[in-house]
Amino acid sequence: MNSWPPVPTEPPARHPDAPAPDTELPEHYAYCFGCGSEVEHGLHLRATAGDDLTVRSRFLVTETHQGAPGLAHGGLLACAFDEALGTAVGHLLRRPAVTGRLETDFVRPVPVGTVLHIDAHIDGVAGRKVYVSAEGRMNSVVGDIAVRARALFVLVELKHFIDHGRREDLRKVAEDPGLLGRSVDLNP
Ligand SMILES: CCCCC/C=C\C/C=C\C/C=C\C/C=C\CCCC(=O)SCCNC(=O)CCNC(=O)[C@H](O)C(C)(C)COP(=O)(O)OP(=O)(O)OC[C@H]1O[C@@H](n2cnc3c(N)ncnc32)[C@H](O)[C@@H]1OP(=O)(O)O
Repeated sequence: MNSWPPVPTEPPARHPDAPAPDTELPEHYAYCFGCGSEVEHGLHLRATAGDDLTVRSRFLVTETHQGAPGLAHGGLLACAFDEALGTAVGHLLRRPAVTGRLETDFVRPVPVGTVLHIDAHIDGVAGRKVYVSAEGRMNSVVGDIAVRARALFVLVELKHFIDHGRREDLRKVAEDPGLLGRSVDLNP
């Protein structure tokens, strides 16, 4: 494995208004495939703030998440890690960010019916670049590791979403701001 983070970084600082450890975190967008309650066959990932720079997430692998008979699709598992890692950045740093790079190591097959417990950790910050990593364990926080992931998130302005988002979806959010979780400083 290459060294991680791959560039010199500063120690990240947990935002003073970050949710306290053990706080259950809200979905960040009702139509998010990773966490949104409005997506019938989404991952419905739930997350809890951990100590310091960590967030604990979990999701149930269902039959709509299969790649091979009875086994989770690797791309969906990568999606769960994207969500879990992004949740750590969004809630602990309270800044909007997008995934620039995501790498995954699939260590064990994950059967349908498994609850995957994903522990994410913010490892370092270099300017707008935030390096995060996570491991996913099967059926318990001390279960066998099934997947490991590392990612680079890039901090962006809210303008990023306004410039690139589809108009009709942005309009829906403007009409019903409750579709977005209150996890980021809108005017940092
Ligand atoms: C209506 C408002 C809505 C607001 C919602 C707000 C917040 C949400 C709330 C809470 C969050 C909670 C939970 C979130 C949970 C899940 C999140 C899922 C996240 C995603 O699923 S998100 C979708 C997939 N994601 C994309 O859709 C990104 C597409 N992409 C781009 O939009 C640009 O590509 C961008 C912005 C990444 C960079 O563009 P840019 O022009 O701003 O900056 P630039 O290119 O200079 O990169 C800056 C430095 O990052 C380095 N860098 C960049 N990319 C790299 C790579 N791949 N490998 C290595 N290094 C890389 C450069 O090398 C440079 O490094 P250096 O500074 O050292 O030169």
